[in-house]
Order: sequence, then structure tokens, then C-alpha cells
Amino acid sequence: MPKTPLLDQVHSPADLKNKTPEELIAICSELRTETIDAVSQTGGHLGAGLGVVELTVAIHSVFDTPQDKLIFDVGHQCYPHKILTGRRDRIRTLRQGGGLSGFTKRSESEYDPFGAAHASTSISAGLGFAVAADLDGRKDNVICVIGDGAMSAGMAYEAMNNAGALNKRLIVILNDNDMSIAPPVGAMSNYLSKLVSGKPYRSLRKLAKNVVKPMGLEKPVRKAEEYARGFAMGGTMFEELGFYYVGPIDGHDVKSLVSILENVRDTMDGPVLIHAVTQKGKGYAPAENASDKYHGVSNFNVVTGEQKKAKANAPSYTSVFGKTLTELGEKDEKIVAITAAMPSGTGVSTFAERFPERSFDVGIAEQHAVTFAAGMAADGFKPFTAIYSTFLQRAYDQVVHDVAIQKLPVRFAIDRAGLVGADGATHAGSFDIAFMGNLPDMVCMAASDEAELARMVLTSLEIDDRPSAFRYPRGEGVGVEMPDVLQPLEIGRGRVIQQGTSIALLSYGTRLQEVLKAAEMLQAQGLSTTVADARFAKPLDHDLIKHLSKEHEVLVTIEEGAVGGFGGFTLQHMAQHGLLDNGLKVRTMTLPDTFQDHDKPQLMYDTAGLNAKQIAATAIAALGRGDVKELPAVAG
Ligand SMILES: Cc1ncc(C[n+]2csc(CCOP(=O)(O)OP(=O)(O)O)c2C)c(N)n1
Ligand SMILES: CC(=O)[C@@H](O)[C@H](O)COP(=O)(O)O
Ligand SMILES: [Mg+2]
Repeated sequence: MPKTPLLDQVHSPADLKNKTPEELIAICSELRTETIDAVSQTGGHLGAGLGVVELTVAIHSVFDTPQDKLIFDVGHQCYPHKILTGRRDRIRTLRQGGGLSGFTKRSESEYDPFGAAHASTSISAGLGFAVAADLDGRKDNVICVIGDGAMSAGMAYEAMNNAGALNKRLIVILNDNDMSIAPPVGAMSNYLSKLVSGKPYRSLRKLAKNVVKPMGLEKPVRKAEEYARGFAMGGTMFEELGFYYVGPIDGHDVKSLVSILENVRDTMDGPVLIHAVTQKGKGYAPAENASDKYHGVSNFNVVTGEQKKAKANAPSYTSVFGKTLTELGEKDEKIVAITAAMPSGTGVSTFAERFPERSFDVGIAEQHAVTFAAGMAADGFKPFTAIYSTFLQRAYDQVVHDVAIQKLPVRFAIDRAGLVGADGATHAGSFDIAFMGNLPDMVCMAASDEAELARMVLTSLEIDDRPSAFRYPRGEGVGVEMPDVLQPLEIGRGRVIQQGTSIALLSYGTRLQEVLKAAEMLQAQGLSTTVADARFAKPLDHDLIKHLSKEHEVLVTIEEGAVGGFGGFTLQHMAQHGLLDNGLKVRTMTLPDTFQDHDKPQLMYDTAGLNAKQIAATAIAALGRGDVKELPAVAG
């Protein structure tokens, strides 16, 4: 454990009050060391937190949190904040089962007034707090810390548009480190760079003049001054939106930060945007020098920065998607790939290396990504929109209104389907089976292994008269052999993997491996078991379902998705076609109807009851035969 004598005396933000600038600088240094040491043991998001150490210390020393509300956008940069707000003793449990969340979370601390993990929500939430305080007659300060990447999303502008009009007391700190997960993209990013490069950091003296004075002026005079100042600055978009713009300032100069924040706190009467320039990974050489600035890391050696990555036994699903799409792209010039700020996370980067002109990183803008794809599809292109399941939630109206209703052939590559582990409930890909499967004309597939995924990419390419989607999980494939020549799947046809007579296990997605293990357990009990891979949740394979229903005593569906998904679709079909009328025992195994906290995926699936033993136990319990020993429904 690093030596941190000053930080050891900080038990809550109150202990940061009345410190000298020199003491605050020393605390920042210790806080940085402590953050690095903790994440070296737990893994997690490191670069972003290192970039906001000074901001975090300055904010907590100036404002009265938790009465004043500090809202971190995304929340992946909040580890230093957790250390300062009474959670230091658990900081080495970050992202571990039962431990601290890797994001801000209301249930974890009163210092986390608003939970996050998806980007660009902070200004909206902050404005909500500001208005609530105002309506209650309280003078709380509300401080939102939002990154330049998160500033690319429409929600941030919707919020600023509203905030500028409402003119409430709201402080937005734009943490501009010129990085998203990948290098930031878009005109806004270029604009911020121009703002930063066009002016040296504003000195404290100049800022004092520019911040304190105008804020003390009467409103009409202040307006005139703002215009004049806007011209001097070249005019900032933020000012046009009704924010008082302060910056650019050095986000690592804790002394200046404290002065500026005090000024803003004591003089503002409307929305203020403080443009702080920071460095992602600041103060830790391996992070500063890494191309991804250590955005997300596994455990690592603090001295060398070397990350301890487990050896891969099979290619990841993401890489199989990226590689397959690139191969298909060689033969079909109409294929285009779209990512919303996750080029490497989705494997679109592989396609982009080969076809830069046909790849589009649109920034953190899932809604736009989907409608942008719809536009291209309407004009004869074949867009693959690769978005994590959890982030696709944000673009649901675009999926419905811009794609599905117009029956446009947008292909949705839904990565991170199912439970994702350490990122927890906010990132779980739980809902897409249900929310995509209930859309007319949508073709929905789930890969059970990496070879199946490759075939689904091709199948999706060939579906050119309506939208289609295929889902696959985070992490490694199963290690199956990849086909030399890809064959598309027949739409709406599943496959029987092993034929039995008593129990039918109908799997949708990568639980198939657990289902096969469950089948072995059942066979060992003398229960003849059929295993089928549904492949499609829409259209359902009616013949397969009929066969399974008619030829077995028990039918169990298994999926890595929330209630109302594949099992629900299957049950509804069976009910409407009389397949439930003859005593068949049906069980649907889904994720539980709860938001599951972070843990190792295998353990989360245990809690969800979706591992092999639990599948076998469910089938046996449904069978209800006295001569068959019931299995305990615990770890598979
Ligand atoms: C809606 C949504 N899309 C994508 C992501 C994935 N994501 C997490 S952090 C991040 C980059 C954020 O960049 P920025 O706001 O600049 O913060 P920094 O990491 O640079 O501090 C992205 C794209 C997300 N959390 N939410
Ligand atoms: C904070 C965030 O949303 C991302 O950084 C996310 O943690 C990435 O997850 P993967 O590691 O699955 O790409
Ligand atoms: Mg950034």
C-alpha cells in the first residue's frame, strides 16, 4: 500500500476545507497514487479518473457536498471521488462481487446524488436538481462534470438548450481531455480544440477579472459585457446557448481551480460552463503514453504498467464480427459500418482499417447512428450498425420509427448481449431480445458460438428487404472451428443438436454450452434429452417448436435476456396454436426480473439461475417424477 499521510486524514470532503494550496496539491498527488494502486488490483476505468483528480479535490474543497450536488457524467471517472467520500476502505473492492460499483450509484453513497454509466445524462439530471432546489427555496449548488466525448451526444445539447432558457444556477464543468474511449470525433470535438488552441490558459488574474466582475454586474450591463467578451473570445457556442463561459483553464492547476470555483459559487446566478483542459491518464506514465490512455484496464503491475490479461482460448465474438464483416466488405461495396464511439469495442475498427471511407464513428450518438444508417439503407447501402445491447436502448424510437416502420434493411450487430460482469446492471445486455423481437418484420438472431455468429453476419447481409439483428456476448467464443466457406442460415429455422424423447431444451444464444452440459446431467439420470438451438427469436421456427412440444413431456427455453423475450414469444406462439393444451410442461428460463449487481459473469449467471445444474434441475422439477432424483438448483 502506498504511503499517503495527508490523504489518510481525509475521511470526508469536510476534511478538505481550509487546506492550503500546497496541502491540496500534496493530497492530489496521494489521491492519484492511491487510485493507481487500487485499480492495479481490481482493474477498471483508470485514465479518466486520473484526469480529474485535481477537479475532484477542488470541487469537494469548495462546495458543500452532499448538500451541493456533484454529478459525474458516465461515472467512470469517479474513483478519486469515492476515495474522498468515505469509501476509501472499500476502494479495493471496486467492480468485484459485493464490492463498490465502478460507477456512481445512489444506493452506495449520499455523495452520489445521481447514478450513471451511460453517457451524457449529467446536465439534464443536474438541471433537474437545480430546478428542484429552486422550487424548494434552497440555494444548493449543482455541479456537473462532463467529458468532451460525452459532450458529443444529443442529450447534452437538449439539456443545455433547456438550461440556457431556464437560466437556473447550474455549473457545468467540461472536462476536455481530447479523448473519448478512442480519439474523439466530430465537429464539436474540432470546435473544442479550436477553443483550447486559440487561447492560452486564462491566467488567474485575467479570470478574476472575467469571472468575478461580470457576475457582479447588473443584468443588462452584464449582457453587454458578455457580448463584448464573446467577441474577444471569438464567441463561444456555450454563450449562445445561454451559459456563462469560463475558460479554457488548466484542469490540473488545483490552486486556480479552487479560486475559479469559489468565484463561480459566490457570484453566479445562471448557468455557467467552465472549460477545463485535462489529460486523460495524467500523472501515470504508462497511461499517458498508451493510445487508449488506460481507459479500461485489467489488473496491472504498477511499476511497469503491464496488464495481466488472461490468455485467450478462442477469438472474441467481437473480433469474429469485425473480421467477418471485413471479409464480406471485400466482395460487397455497399456494406458500410457504423459505431457510436466504440470502434474497438465493437470490432468496427477492423473494418475501418481496411475500408476507412465506408466506416463511420459518429461519436456517442446512438440515436443518430441508427437514423443515419436508415438513411443509407434507404439509398441502397447495406449498413451494419454495431452497438452494445445496453446502448441500443437509447435509440429505440429510431429503431422503431426510422428503421422498422419503413422496413429498411439496417443490420443491427448487437454486441455485449447478456450479462457483462464488472460493469454491472447499467451495462447488462438484458432487454434487446424483447425490444427487438416485438417489432414487426424484424429478423432476430442470437449466436450460440462464434461460427454461428459469422454465419449470422452473412445471413443479415443477405436480408435486404427488412431490418435484421443478431446478438452475441462479451468475451471469448467457444473455440469451435470456423467454416472455410460461410453459408447463410435459412431464415426462421433452428437446429436440433441432439435428439431425445423426454425433455426438450430449446436454447437461444450462447447458453447453449450450459444447456449441453445440462443435457449430459439429465442423460446421466436416464432422461432422454433433446437439445435444440433456436437461432431465431423472430421469425420463430414453428415446425421445431411443434416437434419439441409434441414429442416431449417437458420443454424448457433458455436465453440470456430479460422476461418477455424468446421464452415469452415461444409461449405465446404455443398458446395460440394449442400446443399447451395437451399437458406439456413448459418452463421459460430468463434473466431474473431484477437489476443484477456486478460480479464475475459465471457467478451472475448462477444468481440468475441459468447455469447447467440449474437448467437440469428446472427440467427435472418440471417433469415431477418421483423416481427421478431432483437436483439442487445451485452452481452449474
Ligand atoms: C450512451 C453511451 N454510449 C457509449 C458509452 C461508452 N463510453 C463510456 S466512456 C466513453 C467515452 C467518454 O468520453 P469522455 O466523456 O470524454 O470521458 P473521458 O473518458 O475522456 O474522461 C464511452 C464512449 C456510454 N457509457 N454510454
Ligand atoms: C464506461 C463504459 O461505458 C465503457 O468503458 C465500458 O465499460 C466498456 O465496456 P467493454 O469493456 O465491454 O468494452
Ligand atoms: Mg474525454
